[in-house]
Amino acid sequence: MMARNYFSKLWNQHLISERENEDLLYIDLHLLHEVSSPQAFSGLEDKKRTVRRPSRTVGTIDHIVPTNDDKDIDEKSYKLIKTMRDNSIKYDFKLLDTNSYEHGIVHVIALEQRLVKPGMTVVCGDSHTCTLGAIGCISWGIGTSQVEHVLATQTLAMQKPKQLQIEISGKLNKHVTAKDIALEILEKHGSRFGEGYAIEFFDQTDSKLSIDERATICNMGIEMGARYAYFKPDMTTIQFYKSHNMNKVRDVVNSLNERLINDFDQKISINVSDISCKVSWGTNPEDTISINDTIPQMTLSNTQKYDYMGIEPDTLIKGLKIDLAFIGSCTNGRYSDIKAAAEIIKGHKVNNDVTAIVVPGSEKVKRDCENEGLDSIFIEAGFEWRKPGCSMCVSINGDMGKPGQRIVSTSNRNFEGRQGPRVKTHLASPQVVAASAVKGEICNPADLE
Ligand SMILES: CC(C)[C@H](C(=O)O)[C@@H](O)C(=O)O
Ligand code: SF4
Repeated sequence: MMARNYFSKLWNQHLISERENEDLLYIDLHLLHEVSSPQAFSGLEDKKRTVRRPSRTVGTIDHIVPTNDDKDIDEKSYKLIKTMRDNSIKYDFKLLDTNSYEHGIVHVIALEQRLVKPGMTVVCGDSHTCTLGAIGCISWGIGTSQVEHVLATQTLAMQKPKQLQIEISGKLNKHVTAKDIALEILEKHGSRFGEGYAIEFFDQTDSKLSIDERATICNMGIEMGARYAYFKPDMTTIQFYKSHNMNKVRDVVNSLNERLINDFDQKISINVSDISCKVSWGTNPEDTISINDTIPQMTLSNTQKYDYMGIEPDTLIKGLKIDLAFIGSCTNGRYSDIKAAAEIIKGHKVNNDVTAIVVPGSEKVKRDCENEGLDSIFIEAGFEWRKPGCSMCVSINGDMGKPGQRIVSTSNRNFEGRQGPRVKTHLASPQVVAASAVKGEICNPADLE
């Protein structure tokens, strides 16, 4: 039978039974982190159940981990870490612990360790699980009670989402990145247009986006309102599995792409040749403008944002003084992101008034960067070179700004208080963050040349 589109085909392949409003799906891979899993395990214990498929369950510890050596872990954080360790022993699933070479932010390591493959269903108690759709699996974030359900049954009942395709075409200008594509989509269409949809990104760009770039875009699918985001797998995807059972992946990809009719409820297209570097100005990722533009007019309902962010309408965003620069997170903490930032930083110094930190997305990213000497470039410029983790993306581990400080950040959320109480966040690409760290103010990388 011809499937409506890629997503529907995968959904149908994992369908166990249909209920009135929901479909019961088989879950191929369940990823766990220390913050969203403890209650689920307690629930399991209360009900005297066990983990149904330990071999399809993998845990990590990323949100709470310190990223510098000298920081004491408080008791509450230590308890979360210990609970994860104890559970991995008790229920016999693999834990990519902090001392492991495979440790890192859950969404970064799942791609890097090739834990995810095209055609899989993947869940995790984390909203940015959509990141993994970069390689053509369907992956989505779930709540704690759903984590418990998947632990116990390896299945989940879900309502099938509607289908939206975003065609991405053209050729990116110098210094313009995948992050800018995601921010551009958010600026144009807002942060709710994806609600109730799975987003298929259709890569029609001239040189094809890399898996890292696709991951950055899928990562922000949830900021667009969509629980699911993915790229249909193609040659780029197959190549990503070179030396990871590539021939098998090729066969899977070929069969998944067979007999699709590409029918969607809605279609949008974006030509990336026209876009420039972007920066967010407000407290929602959709509050985004091009770096050379002025901050938009106030409306009756958004005056609070100007107040919180300490900004004036009709003034340039470029030139706003910053206190902190953060390069990291599951949006932009991969090797290619850090390398791109290093290229901007090389030969420059971080402004005296700025604290700048790089937090690699994983241990492997950190080592790969160090093997190439990228750490020295950052350290010589005045950046702090940290250990991997979520860090200042969500500030659960205590890495945060001081009240009133302004951060330019490669992460994905600029909500009030996200990077510390009263801290002002501007989302941008690694290149923009690097250039801004040097200038001490929001800066276009082109202006450093
Ligand atoms: C702590 C976790 C549950 C949360 C999420 O679901 O996304 C975090 O990763 C985030 O980015 O806000
Ligand atoms: S890096 Fe940020 S967005 Fe990603 S999982 Fe961690 S806290 Fe969530």
